[in-house]
Amino acid sequence: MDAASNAVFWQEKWERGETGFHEAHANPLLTRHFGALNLPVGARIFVPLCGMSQDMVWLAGRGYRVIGCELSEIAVERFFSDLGVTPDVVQVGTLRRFSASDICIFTGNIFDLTPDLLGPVEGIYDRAALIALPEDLRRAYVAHLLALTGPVPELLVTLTYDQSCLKGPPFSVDEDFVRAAYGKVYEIRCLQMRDVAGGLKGRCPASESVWQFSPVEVDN
Ligand SMILES: C[S@@+](CC[C@H](N)C(=O)[O-])C[C@H]1O[C@@H](n2cnc3c(N)ncnc32)[C@H](O)[C@@H]1O
Repeated sequence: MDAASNAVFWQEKWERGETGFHEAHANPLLTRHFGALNLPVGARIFVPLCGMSQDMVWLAGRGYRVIGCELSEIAVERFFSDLGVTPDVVQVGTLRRFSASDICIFTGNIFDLTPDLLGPVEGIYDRAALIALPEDLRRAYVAHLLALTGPVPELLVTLTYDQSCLKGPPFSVDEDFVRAAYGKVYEIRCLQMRDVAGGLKGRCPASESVWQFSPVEVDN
């Protein structure tokens, strides 16, 4: 699947309301492990491919400034409407920036987001972003993410299962991929692995892993 087909795929998912990945409450792996990143209150946290995730509300509630990026305007409008706030909306290049309180979401394709638009961030939280993308786009996403933020502390949630059992998304992303994609710039630690109760979509056994990325110290 190329970038254009991926964008159409996700836009149609939101139009049809096929959002089974959305969770009503903050993800327990986030709430249990985000503290491991040791980021100070007020730090700017990037949440790529954020959907209308309640994880952003949880992060903002802990005093972080949240910057999301999401393709679907339906998702972003619903996110702010559920919060009961009216965001300021500004056109920035091909993207639109929705912001209210300590949450700002760029609406549009993440590949159109630039380091200047995003600004400096001190941390990344990726749940169901890396695993939302097919392998070729996933590699491009990792390169783009690193170009956007540089190596900053990250919490990543992945899913592993037998890819022949289901077509995806979500795609299976294993430890080898994570280490090959990020291992040059990060020390990588698996904080927790757990079985997905009832299997993925009730059809095949799957496990979820939470990874802590710490920037590799560079000696001068
Ligand atoms: C599986 S959902 C996960 C959403 C959110 N992280 C969560 O935990 O609920 C993946 C999201 O990525 C968005 N997406 C896919 N490709 C994108 C792209 N190229 N740029 C921005 N968002 C994208 C989709 O619209 C969808 O909302």
